[in-house]
Amino acid sequence: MIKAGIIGSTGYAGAELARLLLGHPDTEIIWYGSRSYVGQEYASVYRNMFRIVDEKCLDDNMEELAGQADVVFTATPQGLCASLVNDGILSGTKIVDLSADFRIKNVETYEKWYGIKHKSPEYIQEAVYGLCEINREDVKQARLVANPGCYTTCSILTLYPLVKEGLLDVSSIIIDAKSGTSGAGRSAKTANLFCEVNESIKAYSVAAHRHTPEIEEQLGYAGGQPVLLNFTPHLVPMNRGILITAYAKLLKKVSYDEVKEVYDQYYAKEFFIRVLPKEVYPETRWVEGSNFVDMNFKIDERTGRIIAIGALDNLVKGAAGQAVQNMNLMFGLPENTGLMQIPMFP
Ligand SMILES: NC(=O)C1=CN([C@@H]2O[C@H](COP(=O)(O)OP(=O)(O)OC[C@H]3O[C@@H](n4cnc5c(N)ncnc54)[C@H](OP(=O)(O)O)[C@@H]3O)[C@@H](O)[C@H]2O)C=CC1
Ligand SMILES: CC(=O)N[C@@H](CCC(=O)OP(=O)(O)O)C(=O)O
Repeated sequence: MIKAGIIGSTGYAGAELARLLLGHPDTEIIWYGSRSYVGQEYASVYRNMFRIVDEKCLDDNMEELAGQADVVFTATPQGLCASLVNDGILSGTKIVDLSADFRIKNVETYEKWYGIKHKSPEYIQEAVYGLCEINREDVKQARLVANPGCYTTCSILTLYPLVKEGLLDVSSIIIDAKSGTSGAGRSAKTANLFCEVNESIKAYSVAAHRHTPEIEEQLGYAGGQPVLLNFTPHLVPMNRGILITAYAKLLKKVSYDEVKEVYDQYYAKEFFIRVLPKEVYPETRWVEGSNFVDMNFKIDERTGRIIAIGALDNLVKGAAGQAVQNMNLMFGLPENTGLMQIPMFP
């Protein structure tokens, strides 16, 4: 059995990790980490765990945890994992960090967009960007994985084949994204109260969202040239789900069949990526609770643009599911172990 510890188990991403790991045949959770609920029963924080989890929350003592766990998930705010990691810890355990601390390779870019000083830049190069479908072989060897987040996973995977095959003018990409409110985490914020969110949709962090440089960096690697794009997130009144609609100029005239072949070349064998039938477009409800990413595209002959659309569950493929997928790769397990949840509906 893989012994797993979760630092930040009382947040939304941590709670989803607990749910997935409890159903995983090869894992045992040995540490429900918390900052505010130390000593309290985990099931008193999340009542869905009543008679499923008997353990109490423990503190975020990474040193002690690293001596006991085979893998530690850090589902904590930006900056925390970077402040905890060191050689001793990494020689004792593997880390999957759900925050952004090790996702961006350029430390100045991280510090500028996140507004915090990076506490352990020496591990940035070593960290593997855990987008499993793209970096699978590197993840298998990693001891520190930077688990990509919800908007970025959806945006990068949806556009990756098009950028990789040089089909797009990469200076023309616009990504319009929507997220359910669980994407903002569990801690109390006025902007996330029911009356502030319900019956309304709003754009936020316009031309300033911290996921912009991450998407640009990863698509830049795919295309072999710098990518500069617009990314506009919107908050929508639903619990879970990310939907991205991306627009870009095509560099040459291509048909539906040609583009579909490109997507198939990359994703036909990917268990978690579902390229939908022609003219069927992703909906968040068809991926909810699962680790699937649904996507599709349409060529707009009139404007010479392609419109690519992707959807995933922000807490599963956008966070905890992808973290478990990474863990499976790091421990030599089949990638979909414990991740066979069928999307729930309604
Ligand atoms: N929500 C989402 O859809 C996604 C989240 N992520 C990432 O996952 C991470 C967690 O996000 P999310 O679950 O939404 O956030 P939440 O606000 O819901 O949870 C944060 C968690 O971190 C713990 N925590 C907060 N501050 C500290 C601290 N100083 N020391 C130790 N633990 C602390 C909290 O503990 P306590 O409750 O005990 O105070 C809580 O368990 C973030 O980095 C986020 O970017 C990534 C992809 C998607
Ligand atoms: C709706 C909402 O507020 N979403 C969060 C992003 C989700 C998240 O936690 O970010 P990471 O993917 O970087 O981990 C935001 O926009 O900041």
